[in-house]
Amino acid sequence: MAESFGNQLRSAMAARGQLCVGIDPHPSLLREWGLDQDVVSLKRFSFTLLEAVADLVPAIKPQVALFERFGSAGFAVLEELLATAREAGVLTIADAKRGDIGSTMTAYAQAWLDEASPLAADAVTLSPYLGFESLRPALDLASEQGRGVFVLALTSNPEGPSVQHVGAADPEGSVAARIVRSAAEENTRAAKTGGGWGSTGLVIGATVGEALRSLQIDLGSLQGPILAPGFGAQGATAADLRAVFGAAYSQVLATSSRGIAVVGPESVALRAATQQALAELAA
Ligand SMILES: O=C(O)c1cc(=O)[nH]c(=O)n1[C@@H]1O[C@H](COP(=O)(O)O)[C@@H](O)[C@H]1O
Repeated sequence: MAESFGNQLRSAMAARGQLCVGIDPHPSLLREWGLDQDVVSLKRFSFTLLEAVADLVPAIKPQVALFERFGSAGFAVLEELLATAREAGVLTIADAKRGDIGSTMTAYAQAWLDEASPLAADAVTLSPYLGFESLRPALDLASEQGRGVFVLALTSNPEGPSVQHVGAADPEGSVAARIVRSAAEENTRAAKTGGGWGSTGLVIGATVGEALRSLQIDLGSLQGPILAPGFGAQGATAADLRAVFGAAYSQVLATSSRGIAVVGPESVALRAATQQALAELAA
């Protein structure tokens, strides 16, 4: 049986470090790279970034919306990018933030996690705000296929707490604490058969400050990866990540999109920015 996604990522992080490079072809970045606002430029941007960092980092994370805005032609670029990344030996996290009622969730799971799909990635980001169990089709398909998921728990945006902190005084804990617990239970089940890291990761922003402590969220039993956006362009530093995650820091995969891409389009500069971020996260 294929190695689980959790353990593939754990080995890749041990070998290469704790940075995921986000591939987010924003209109402003295309402009800064001297590119047009078209599909040829979308492809040039995405492949330049992939080729510059593929041998340096454990994972890349294309932001699906920024391909989707070009319709089917944008999706075709994303399909080719995912296939090329796979050939290059770097793990792929499709940042699609999917979440729907179970029957529809099955189709989203097939799109992003099924070997037969042209959009299959190694992992996909999911939103649990229709209820954690609504994600079941994706959790099960991921585990069957040696793939993974990252479930939004505490997001990096300022509006997140209005939903995720609700219930802090409740005996069952806040909304975010319940999501963390559900992910940990998923990984505990997986550990009984596989050992090591489970493939149900969490998304917890590098910008959440004291939230883990104030919401009494314990990451000790997660046994899985934590994707931490907010490093770089959103203002969080490597020191902030260490302060936010404490003992769980070794499970953290920081992700940076604009913070790396902004130095492009020259490969030398993209590689230098990536190596510097890796060094800061390892220091
Ligand atoms: O799931 C995500 O990746 C995500 C969750 C979150 O809480 N905050 C967040 O910024 N993200 C994504 O992470 C990336 C951050 O981009 P930069 O701020 O440019 O590094 C974007 O693609 C966001 O959609």
